[in-house]
Amino acid sequence: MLEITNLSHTYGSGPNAYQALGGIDLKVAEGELVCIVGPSGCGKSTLLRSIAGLIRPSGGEVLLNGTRIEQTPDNLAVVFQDYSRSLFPWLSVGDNVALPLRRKGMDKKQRKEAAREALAEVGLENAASKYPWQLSGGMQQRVSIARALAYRPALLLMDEPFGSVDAQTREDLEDLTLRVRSLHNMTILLITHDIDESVYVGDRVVVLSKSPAGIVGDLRVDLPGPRDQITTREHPDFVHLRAEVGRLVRGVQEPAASASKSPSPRPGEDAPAPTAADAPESDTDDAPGPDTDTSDPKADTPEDGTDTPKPDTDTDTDTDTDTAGAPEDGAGTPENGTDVSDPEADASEDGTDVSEPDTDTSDPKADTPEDGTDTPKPDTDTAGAPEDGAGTPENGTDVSDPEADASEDGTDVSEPTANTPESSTDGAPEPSTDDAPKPAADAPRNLPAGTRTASGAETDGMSDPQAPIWDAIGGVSRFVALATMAELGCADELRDGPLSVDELALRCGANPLALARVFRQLAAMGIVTTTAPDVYELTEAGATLRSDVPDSLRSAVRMISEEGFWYGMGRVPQTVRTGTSGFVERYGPFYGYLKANPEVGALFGDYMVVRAQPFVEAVASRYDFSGVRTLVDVAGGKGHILAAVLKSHSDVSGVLFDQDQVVSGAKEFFAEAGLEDRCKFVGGDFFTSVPAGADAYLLSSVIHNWSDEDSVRILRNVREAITDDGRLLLVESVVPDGDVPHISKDIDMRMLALFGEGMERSISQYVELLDKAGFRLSRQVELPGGVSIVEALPA
Ligand SMILES: Nc1ncnc2c1ncn2[C@@H]1O[C@H](COP(=O)(O)OP(=O)(O)OP(=O)(O)O)[C@@H](O)[C@H]1O
Ligand SMILES: C[S@@+](CC[C@H](N)C(=O)[O-])C[C@H]1O[C@@H](n2cnc3c(N)ncnc32)[C@H](O)[C@@H]1O
Repeated sequence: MLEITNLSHTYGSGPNAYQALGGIDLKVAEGELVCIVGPSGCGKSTLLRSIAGLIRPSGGEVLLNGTRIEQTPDNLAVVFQDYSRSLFPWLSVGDNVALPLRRKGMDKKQRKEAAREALAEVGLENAASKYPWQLSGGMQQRVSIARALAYRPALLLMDEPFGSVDAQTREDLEDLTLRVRSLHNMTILLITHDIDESVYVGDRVVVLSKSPAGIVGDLRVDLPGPRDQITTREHPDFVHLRAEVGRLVRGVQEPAASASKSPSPRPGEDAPAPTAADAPESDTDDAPGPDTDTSDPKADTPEDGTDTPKPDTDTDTDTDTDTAGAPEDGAGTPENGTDVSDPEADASEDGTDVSEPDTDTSDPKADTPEDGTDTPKPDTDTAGAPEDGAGTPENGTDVSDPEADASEDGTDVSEPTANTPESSTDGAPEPSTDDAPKPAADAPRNLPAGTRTASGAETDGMSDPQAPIWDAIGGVSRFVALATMAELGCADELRDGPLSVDELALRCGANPLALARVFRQLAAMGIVTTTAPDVYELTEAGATLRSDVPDSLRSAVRMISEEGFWYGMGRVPQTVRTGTSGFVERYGPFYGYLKANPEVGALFGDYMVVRAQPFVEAVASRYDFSGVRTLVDVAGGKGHILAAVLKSHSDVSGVLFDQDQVVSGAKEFFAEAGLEDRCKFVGGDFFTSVPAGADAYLLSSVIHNWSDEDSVRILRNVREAITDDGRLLLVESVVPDGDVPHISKDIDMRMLALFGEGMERSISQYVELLDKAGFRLSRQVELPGGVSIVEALPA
């Protein structure tokens, strides 16, 4: 039925020519299910596109039932990996399935009935009136399969059809494919990365070599039927075949211990013993080639219009002459070749930056970093007697470091195995699959001088005095890996379970080889773990980087690695020389930079919310707000602290004051919390004035942005506005005395970088500032996270 003869294809021409297919001969009989496997980038999709008539191959021919394929034949359907781009979001599920049937001359009633039947076959009998975006990924892929089924194509092509769904759904869909295939005796050509899957569903497994792709194996799968996920996979023939396919994919001639296990082989880089076929291209050997389709799938259409309501109906006119099973008009449809290899629409659904950390959620991190016990108590004499249970004493042990979790300083991250100084890392790409930090005793011998072990103990060449230096240097590398993960949204893609680096690279728009290195580092840091060679899943720590979890740390990592921010940090030596922030010299004042770059401003707003999580509830619960009638949150950002206070003190009303553009973005936050009626929103400039007449003013992380002079200006404006019996509450990370590590010292480096004269202050420095502004310190209430409420009264 399908006959492929000497099929070759070269992309581009001249020096840029790239031969993807190298002369393929393949026959598929009627009713067969043939799986094509091969290393990533070997040409599987190119083969499929040639069969589907989506590209015109450079040489050879493809015959379908004796007819040469020149363009997409009518009796062919395609199911793509990326269901979210192959279904029309503006058509109901039933209409999506029915749409191609118009090509068959069926009337509307017949189409509807055929769609209903097909949906029932895939277990979606009740979904016809829903829209694709109302269904889970697995259900959407069922719809794609139903659409193909309804069409009854002579040949069904499936390109990584289950690559975008979780493991359980994947198994269900594999079984569904087997079921419908035997029901309709369909001929199916299925492309997959997954060796196990190819053996499980295939009657034959055809193995392609690396580009230019040629067939290096064609194995018949004779497994007792009916197949099922447990017993079939345990069957000795299955195990044998899987190993055989694994060896062929890797180009390994001898049994390799791990070959039979890998569900997702990586390209040549994994191959322990490259064969002659792998040999020629030396260092470019593993490169996936000039893969214009996969190099940056996001670049073209991140959202791909999937949300665009299009007033289309079932009745629009046929425009295309091509595919059957796929939607027809080319608007983001599979058959217009550019979509074929682009699985990226997934990335758009993760809502990347927009997660709104939940201020209601009590913060598990609050008690975590335990440095508080070492922190000397701030000047209690100036702080006044702790007056109530909410005051100082019981909180002392909570003085912890919330931002250590954000990993920007790396100091809390346990030192990974073979975390070598940069000078020696390059030469030591350990193919180890065990990413758990190993005890020092397990550390490889003969390490280069300066190499550190998991525990940070020295090997030859490193002495104890160097340890903090190497630790800080390594911290930058670890942070960069984290920043990459956060920027690319990898944690979101890993949300549903483990993925191979190749798959992840495709979804995140990354170079797989570069991403693999980043993931090796992340695994060593405990952010992900390896479940199979080059397959990773999130650890509990890694999951905090997902955009959709409460208190997601993704925005924190992205903010700290944001271009201007990062530049400023890099200019600290210069800032220290001149006393002027290198950031300000280049970008102007920080808040002007945020205003001019709203996307960074939004990121910063999110960051301020998550970094306050360790203490935000405690502001409301540990400080005694009794007697307070109106609380003005001066420069309150999104108002998350004010919201927390309003929530737990129903007799307090609030005023959120910040710059106009910030305040307007905060209203929604209060509306969501049902607090908008209890809060006023005022935009303005605190150097001019702040809303007058309230009896409590809260300034959280505000004064630390400014020089003494500017701080006094702001505080004087508060003094002007406050009632005589009012109180001023500064929420700041107060620098403790002594050489102890403290979050305030980390934050202070950032203040230095971004503001120059903005700084973290000791309690006596606050006393001085307050005095100049007409206030006197009344007490200090310590909160979790190394933060305090510094309370002052009008003097
Ligand atoms: N339009 C194109 N222009 C230039 N080169 C291309 C183009 N499409 C694919 N290639 C290259 O041809 C080779 C085969 O690509 P193809 O997408 O067919 O591989 P694949 O086996 O399907 O990959 P994967 O398993 O990663 O999906 C790759 O090296 C790719 O970079
Ligand atoms: C570090 S953030 C603190 C936000 C919030 N208080 C918190 O603790 O999360 C400082 C805030 O000061 C605001 N701000 C900066 N300059 C301002 C000005 N001139 N007038 C009013 N607000 C200003 C910023 O918009 C920002 O929201």
